[in-house]
Order: sequence, then structure tokens, then C-alpha cells
Amino acid sequence: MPAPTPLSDADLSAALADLPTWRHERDRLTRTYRLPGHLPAAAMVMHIAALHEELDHHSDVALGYDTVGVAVNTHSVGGRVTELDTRLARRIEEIAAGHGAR
Ligand SMILES: C[C@H](O)[C@H](O)[C@H]1CNC2=NC(N)=NC(=O)C2=N1
Repeated sequence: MPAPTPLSDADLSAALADLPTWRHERDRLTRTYRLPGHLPAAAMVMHIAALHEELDHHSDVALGYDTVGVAVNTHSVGGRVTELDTRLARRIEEIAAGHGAR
């Protein structure tokens, strides 16, 4: 796989148009989900971990009582947002509803 490059401002805007619930803050893509309880939230964390391993790309995940916070950027380019991050964000969005996350 070619080395990822940081997204331009235009590419980032386009990517965020596809991910309207995600934010770009402090050079990371971030999103906080609310879940129906703690165990559903923990189950979603496990599912996200499986996506990390499948994609070989890993976000920082924060488990709360009924929340899951996700923050991701690409370490290998010095902590900037790349296509690897938007790809992971889209995959997390796809599994979220199945966990009752909103
Ligand atoms: C060897 C392995 O592919 C790399 O260390 C991967 C693993 N997961 C990663 N995750 C993130 N977020 N950034 C990376 O640069 C990264 N690199």
C-alpha cells in the first residue's frame, strides 16, 4: 500500500460532508456515540477493536458509562488526517446503528 498523505483542506471538507456527525479537531477525526447502556457501549468498543485489526489502523477509543468516544489520525505521517482515517470512520459509522449507538 502506498504511504498515506495528509488530506488537503478540500479533501477533508469533502470527506466530512460524507461523515456529517464527525468533527475535525486538533488534527484528528472525532465522534462521540451514545449507547443504550454500559455493556452495549463496551461491546461496540470490542467491535471497533476488530475493525482496527482488520484495517491495520487504530483509533483512540474512550469507554464511558453509556458513551464511546473515538479519535483518530495517522501516526505514520506525524499525526495528520489521511484517507486511512476517513476509511476507518466510515466503517465505524456502518456498525454503529447495530449497537444502538446514536
Ligand atoms: C505496522 C502497522 O501497520 C502500523 O504501525 C500502523 C498500525 N496502526 C496505525 N494506526 C494509526 N492510527 N496510525 C498509524 O500510523 C498506524 N500504523
